[in-house]
Amino acid sequence: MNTKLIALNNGVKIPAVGFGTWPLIGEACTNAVATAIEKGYRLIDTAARYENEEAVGKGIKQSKVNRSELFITSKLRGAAHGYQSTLDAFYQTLEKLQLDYLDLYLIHWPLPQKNLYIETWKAFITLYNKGLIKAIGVSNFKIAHLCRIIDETNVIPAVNQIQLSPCLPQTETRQWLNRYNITCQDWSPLGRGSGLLNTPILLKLAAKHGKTTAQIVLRWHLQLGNSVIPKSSNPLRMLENLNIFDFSLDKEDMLLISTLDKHIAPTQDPDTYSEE
Ligand SMILES: NC(=O)C1=CN([C@@H]2O[C@H](COP(=O)(O)OP(=O)(O)OC[C@H]3O[C@@H](n4cnc5c(N)ncnc54)[C@H](OP(=O)(O)O)[C@@H]3O)[C@@H](O)[C@H]2O)C=CC1
Ligand SMILES: O=C1CO[C@H](CO)[C@@H](O)[C@@H]1O
Repeated sequence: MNTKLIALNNGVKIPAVGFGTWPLIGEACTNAVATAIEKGYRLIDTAARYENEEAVGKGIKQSKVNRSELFITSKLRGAAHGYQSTLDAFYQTLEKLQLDYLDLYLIHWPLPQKNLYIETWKAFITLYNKGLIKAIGVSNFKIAHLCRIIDETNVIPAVNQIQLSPCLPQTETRQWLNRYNITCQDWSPLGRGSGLLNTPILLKLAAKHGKTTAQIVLRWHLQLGNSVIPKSSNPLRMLENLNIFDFSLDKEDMLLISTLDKHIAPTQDPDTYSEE
């Protein structure tokens, strides 16, 4: 069902739809991850900051699916920015997840006030060159932050994971990422349970395609060329969110959805947000 893969700029393939694990913790997280893999998810998104890497690791083991078939992403927390501290944090992440490599490792937030994201990125490059990470990327990076790491290290991130939904389509950033062949991966793709899914335009499109509004929204993300990581604790909704490969939105549908743009800024401003 979840057949689509997107080629990253280093050739590594990432599933277009993945499973988000925030704010799941403990046994509920382990069970959700095992269930998601059983339902067909192959990409699991976690982060050191979520305090659930151990639980995610247990869910992966519980699933019995081969490691080579899975795509595991984690993220470096703010408190670990810096060259050596990044290396240390990465090995802790591997240990917690009970893995010997990651498919994707992201700098969770740029934290420009710390001014350490270049050093941090250099540590990412070291780990990548050692073969411990298949692809390296960033999250919540603005164009200016991306320009700096590219100028100073000459290494282009494979992914930028950012808040993106029809209300917040991030058009300028998205177009810039496309130019650099950086895959845009969308967090809170469903608007995190906000009123988005009850919007009349989406209800109309859902009726037209015989799909749910969540499926319409996720399909919109895919047709932008992006990867998505919806979270659900509900096995039926897990399946629903994967079941988006048997229909497509036409030009008019896409145009209608573009009218949902609220011209708002992301919930947290990456220039000032300081999540440790
Ligand atoms: N890099 C970053 O800084 C960030 C990354 N993330 C990542 O992105 C993932 C997804 O983002 P998140 O903020 O959770 O937001 P989502 O847009 O994925 O929304 C999740 C919410 O939507 C509900 N939901 C899921 N599927 C459906 C459906 N088909 N119909 C109706 N409701 C649905 C869920 O409820 P229920 O569980 O009951 O189904 C939950 O309340 C996170 O889990 C995390 O991995 C998130 C925030 C920041
Ligand atoms: O990944 C994350 C999960 O959601 C949190 C609340 O929006 C974010 O702050 C965090 O970056």
